Amino acid sequence: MAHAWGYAANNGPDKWVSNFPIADGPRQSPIDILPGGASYDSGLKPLRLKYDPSNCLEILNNGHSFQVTFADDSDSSTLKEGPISGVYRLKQFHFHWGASDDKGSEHTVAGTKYPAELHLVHWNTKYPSFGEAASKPDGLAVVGVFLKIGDANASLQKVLDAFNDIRAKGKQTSFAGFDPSTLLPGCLDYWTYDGSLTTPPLLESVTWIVCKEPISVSCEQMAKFRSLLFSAEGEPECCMVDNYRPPQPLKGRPVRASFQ
Ligand SMILES: Cc1cc(C)[n+](CCc2c[nH]cn2)c(C)c1
Ligand SMILES: [Zn+2]
Repeated sequence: MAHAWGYAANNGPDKWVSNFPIADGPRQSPIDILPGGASYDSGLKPLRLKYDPSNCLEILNNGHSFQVTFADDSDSSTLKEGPISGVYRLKQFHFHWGASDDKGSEHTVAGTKYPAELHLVHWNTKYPSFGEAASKPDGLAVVGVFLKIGDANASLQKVLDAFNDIRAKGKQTSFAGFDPSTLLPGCLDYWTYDGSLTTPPLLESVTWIVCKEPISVSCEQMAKFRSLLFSAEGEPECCMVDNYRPPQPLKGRPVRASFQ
């Protein structure tokens, strides 16, 4: 692929395998979660999430999504317990969304697509850095949260209010004092399975933790997501929409549920 990967017909998910053969690997993400096919595991602990808003640094448009990045030089924003062992530090969160409200999530639930999906990316502190951890089978833990059309989400609005400064690819701006736990659903019941990054390099290093309960987002807020651009300043404008990979083959992997 002469040009970089993206989500268009000429460089999208169906084309990634040519530069990233792991795209056809044994533990690719996302997946379609079949609640009837998940097995309740009473050994799974509740998620233990502790986030310090003072670790929140900046918000940036990376040309594939936007992400909010956190200082990860201490254990002040961490994920513990749940299906993982040890301490994982929050590195960033970002979203995937559609061009319309009938699609946009990466994981699906019995074929149901949500208009968007939040990913909170954490790395295992048994490794020296995020970059090191990203290449290890137990290196990353991503908490996925579905967004469902409903009332406007006041916490999400704080993130959307920063969009005017990051409309184009490569733009970033400081973003301080945001508490990502305000984006979590009230109930933290989850499904978990072994998977991968959902964008190139598609590394098979992610313990996925997908929350059963969605958070709300209004139609107007979804329109704001779609006001971002894949393109950089000075390039022909290309709306940032449909930045999701479709579900991949389960290939015999177990999916466990933390709830009955
Ligand atoms: C080293 C590394 C590289 C990339 C593109 N990502 C983002 C890929 C991604 C987005 N949503 C799920 N996986 C992560 C999390 C780590
Ligand atoms: Zn993601």
